[in-house]
Amino acid sequence: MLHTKVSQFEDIIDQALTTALEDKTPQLVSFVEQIDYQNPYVFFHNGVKVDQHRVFWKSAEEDFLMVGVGSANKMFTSGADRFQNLQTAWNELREKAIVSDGYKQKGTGVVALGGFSFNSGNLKEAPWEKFPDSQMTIPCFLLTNYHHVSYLTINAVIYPEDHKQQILNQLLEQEELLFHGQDFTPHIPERIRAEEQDPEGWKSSVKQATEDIKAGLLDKVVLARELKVNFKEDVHIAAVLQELAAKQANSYLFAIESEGAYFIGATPERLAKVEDKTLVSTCLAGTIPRGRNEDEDLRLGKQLLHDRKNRQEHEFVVQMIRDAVDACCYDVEIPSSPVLYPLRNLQHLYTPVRATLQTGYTLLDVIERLHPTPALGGMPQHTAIDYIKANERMDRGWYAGPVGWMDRQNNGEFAVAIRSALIQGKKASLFAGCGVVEDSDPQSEYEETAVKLQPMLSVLGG
Ligand SMILES: C=C(O[C@H]1C=CC=C(C(=O)O)[C@@H]1O)C(=O)O
Ligand SMILES: [Mg+2]
Repeated sequence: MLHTKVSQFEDIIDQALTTALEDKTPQLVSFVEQIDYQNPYVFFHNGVKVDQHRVFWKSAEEDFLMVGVGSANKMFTSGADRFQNLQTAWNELREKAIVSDGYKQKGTGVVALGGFSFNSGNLKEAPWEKFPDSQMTIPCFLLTNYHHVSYLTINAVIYPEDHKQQILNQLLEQEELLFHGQDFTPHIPERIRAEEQDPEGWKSSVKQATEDIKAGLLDKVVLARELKVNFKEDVHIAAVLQELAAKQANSYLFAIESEGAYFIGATPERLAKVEDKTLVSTCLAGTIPRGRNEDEDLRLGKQLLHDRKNRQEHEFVVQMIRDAVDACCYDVEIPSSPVLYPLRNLQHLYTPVRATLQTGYTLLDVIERLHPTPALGGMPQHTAIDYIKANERMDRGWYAGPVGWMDRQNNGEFAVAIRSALIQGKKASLFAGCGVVEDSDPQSEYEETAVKLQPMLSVLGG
C-alpha cells in the first residue's frame, strides 16, 4: 500500500472504531486502491499464505475477473428462504459499511462472492459434507481485474475493542505476503484412476425418465452423473484455474473454497446478471459436439439448429425464463429462435434474454425465481426437482446451483455451476448432466454427458 494510502486507510479505521464504540457492534470497512497489473493466478496461489479461504470468478464475456482471499465476513443462509434471508443480511451489511473508494469500478469494494447448493435444506451426503446450503464471502483481500487494470480492495471488520495500529500492521503484513513471490510452476496433477458411477444404471434411469415423460408425469428432466477421479498428488488449484482460462473461452470460471475443499468449474451458462436496472439472462440447452473441421462443424451446427429433440429441450427453458422474467421486469426482449453458442468441444442452442427490472426487485429475487431453470432442473419446475431427488442416485451438492457475486449497489452476476468438479486434496468428483425429453436416447445422452465432462477432465490429469 502506498504511504499516502496508509493514512487514508488509518482515517477510515478511526471512523470505524468510533462507530463501533458508539453502537457497540462490529463495523465493516472497505478500502479500494488501483494497483499495478497483477496476474490473478499468482495472486490466488500466493493467497494461501494468508488464508486457505479463496474464491475466484472470471466473466465469460468481458475482461473482468475477481480473486478473493480470506473473509471479512461470510454470510450463510439455508432452507427455503435462503435467497430472501441472504438479501436481508446483505442489505444490513452493505448499508452500514464505511467505504473509501475513489474509483467506483464494478466488482470492487464491498463485494460478496459465493453460491448456493442445487437443493436447499437437505442433509449433505458425501462428497458434499464440507459445503453449506449457501455461502457468500466478503473477502478480506479482493483483486479485481477490469479492462486490464487491477484494483485491490481491503475489507475488514473492526470491533469496539480493536487497536488501530494492530489492525494496520496485520493487514500490511498480509498484503506483503500476497504480493511477494511473482510466479509458480504450473502443475497439472497426474491422474491414477477415473471411475464412472454405474453407467448402465444411469442409462436405465434416462430410459425410465423418457417413459415417465411419455406417461405425462412431467415434460422434461435433467439427469446428471458423477465421475470420481484420484490423483497421485494434491491438486494445485491455481494451476487448474490457469489451464481452464487458457482452454475454455466463452465460459465463466469459478472456484469456491469451503473447509479445505474447492468447488471449481468452467460453465457457459449465465443465470442472471444485473447492471443498474438491466437484467440479462441466458437460455442455453440443446447440445452437439464441435466438428473436426470447418465443414463438419457447420454441418453439426445446422443439424443442432433443426433437431426436434434439442429444440424441444431448449424451448422449455425459453418458456420458463420468459414467464419468470415477465413477472418482475418490463421491456422483455427474447428472440424467437435460438442461435449457436460454440465452446471448445461442443456447441449449444442459445437464446439471450434482456429486460428492465421493475423497481423493488433485486438480482437475488430474480435468481430465486429462475433457479433451477429447465436447463438444470426440468419442467414443471417443482415436479422435476422432486423427480431428480427421487431418481438421480447422487447428491448434487453445489453442482448446477447458482454461483457468482454481487456488489454494494446490488449489481452482480450468477452463473449455474455445471461443467464443475469438487476437489479435495488428491480426489475429485466431476459432474455433468443432460436434458431428457420424450425423444431422448439413453446412449446419446450418455455420450453427451461424456463430452461435457471433458473440459474439467482435461485440466485434471489431461
Ligand atoms: C446440465 C448440463 O448442461 C445443461 C446446459 C446446456 C445444455 C444442456 C443439454 O443440452 O442437455 C443442459 O441442459 C451440464 O453440463 O451438466
Ligand atoms: Mg442435451
